[in-house]
Amino acid sequence: MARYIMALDQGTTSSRCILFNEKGLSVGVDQKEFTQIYPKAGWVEHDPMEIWKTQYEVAKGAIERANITAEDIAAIGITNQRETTVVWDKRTGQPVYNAIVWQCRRTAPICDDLVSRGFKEKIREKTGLIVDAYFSGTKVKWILDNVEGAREEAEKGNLLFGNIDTWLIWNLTKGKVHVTDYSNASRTMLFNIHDLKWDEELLEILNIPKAMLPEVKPSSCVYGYTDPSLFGAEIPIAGDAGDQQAALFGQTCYEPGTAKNTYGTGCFMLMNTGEKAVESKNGLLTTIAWGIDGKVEYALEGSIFVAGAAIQWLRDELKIIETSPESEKYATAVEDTNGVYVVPAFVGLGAPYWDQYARGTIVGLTRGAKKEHLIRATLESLAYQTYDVLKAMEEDSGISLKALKVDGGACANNFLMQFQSDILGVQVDRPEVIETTALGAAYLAGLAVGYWKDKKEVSQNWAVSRSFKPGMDCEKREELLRGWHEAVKRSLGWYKES
Ligand SMILES: Nc1ncnc2c1ncn2[C@@H]1O[C@H](COP(=O)(O)OP(=O)(O)O)[C@@H](O)[C@H]1O
Ligand SMILES: O=P(O)(O)OC[C@H](O)CO
Repeated sequence: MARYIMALDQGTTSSRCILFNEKGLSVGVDQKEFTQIYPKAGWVEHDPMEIWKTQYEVAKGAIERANITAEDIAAIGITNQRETTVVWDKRTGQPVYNAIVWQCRRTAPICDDLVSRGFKEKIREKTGLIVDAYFSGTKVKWILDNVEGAREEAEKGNLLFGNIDTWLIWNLTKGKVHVTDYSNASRTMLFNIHDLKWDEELLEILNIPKAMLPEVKPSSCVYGYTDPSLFGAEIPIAGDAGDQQAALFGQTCYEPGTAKNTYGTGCFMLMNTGEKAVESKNGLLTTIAWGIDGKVEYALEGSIFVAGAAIQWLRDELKIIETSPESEKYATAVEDTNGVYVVPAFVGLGAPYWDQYARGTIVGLTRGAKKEHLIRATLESLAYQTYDVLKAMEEDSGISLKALKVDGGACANNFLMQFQSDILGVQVDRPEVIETTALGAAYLAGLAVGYWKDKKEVSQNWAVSRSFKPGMDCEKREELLRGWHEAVKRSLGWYKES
């Protein structure tokens, strides 16, 4: 009897594989960072072949580290950076262009055009999304319009589109399966989240041939089997969800009103709204959480584009820290930021501002500003951005959170978590397993093949490791937030104005 579930977690900066046992604990893990390609200011690309290669290598690496064989794996769950767009030739399996990453701003003018043609409300109603370069639809259009011969081949039916989940499943099955799940489809700006179909009208508006699109299925079902040449056995691929929805699932937020916040490259807060697609009045997205047990459930989402990526910026571009965890040591070496605010709007601002033209801004510098202040201000910016999103969510849902479940790489930072709790005035709960994205994908796969019985059984695996309680007085909090909102104002529209 197979004993483990494999989760393939294809994130924005690294490909990861984790093998889980029935308690939801990791028994083997492997991870590889891959190349970030920045061809122009505001453009971000990945090499789809490198993504596949690193993902395959870490899958083999995790099997080796856990000292098991493919026969010991009951199923594979896939979870992925969402929206990132790959178009490939189905005859050769070769991408026609690099993957255009969710953070890429190149299609902002296409979005402006959609808004000026009056499609904003229609798109919002059908897809739950705000017109923004973030989503896949305009990225597919850009590839068809700009890569020589691509539109012609797409019209002949030779090209396929997929987000990273679809691309991985295609490669894992050696070109046999072209599929996605409801949660990923809901991020394309091409999918009607109410009637659960690719939307003919939106496809026409963006001039995208329907034949390119994958079949859309629930998030927990058998999509196909790995080609035996890859791992030496056919393993069922049985779970698929966008990484933020997978984290919501891994945090066992199954009841309407429960929420989580993931601190990875970006930061994403999702609240389960059950079978109801709640429309936001405060700049949040309405998205599909997952399809499981014969129904689809929805979530409200606050998407913050740059979170952990700002810490990587301190490390890789400014070179003022050597590792991301080191940021904590510098942040706690000073009492405050000395009046410095960092707004990491490197790729514009997402929720709740939705400004494609905002850019990174540092304000409040004085002669006494030290690198420690800058590092602390960068970490604090993650918490402030989360504050803005939580307020929007509370207004939209009418629910005041008692505690916020957190996960993702940067939630390991104790300074950040304490500051987060202080700024929100809400308890922050960090679970024992912070790899909840991978865990959620594993749960979805395991449930599909009967490895776990039901959601109730997996819920028992969730346990808190540390709670952070708010300790800041209200006046101080208000003062800090006032400064933050002034700083945000100064970042808005910068790219257009300059
Ligand atoms: N201790 C830490 N303090 C602050 N940021 C951290 C810490 N550890 C990791 N990070 C940040 O978290 C991110 C990695 O988290 P992860 O969940 O793996 O992201 P992703 O899935 O988006 O690749 C990186 O951007 C990194 O800078
Ligand atoms: O790579 P992550 O984990 O920051 O997630 C990226 C999101 O899916 C983008 O929508």
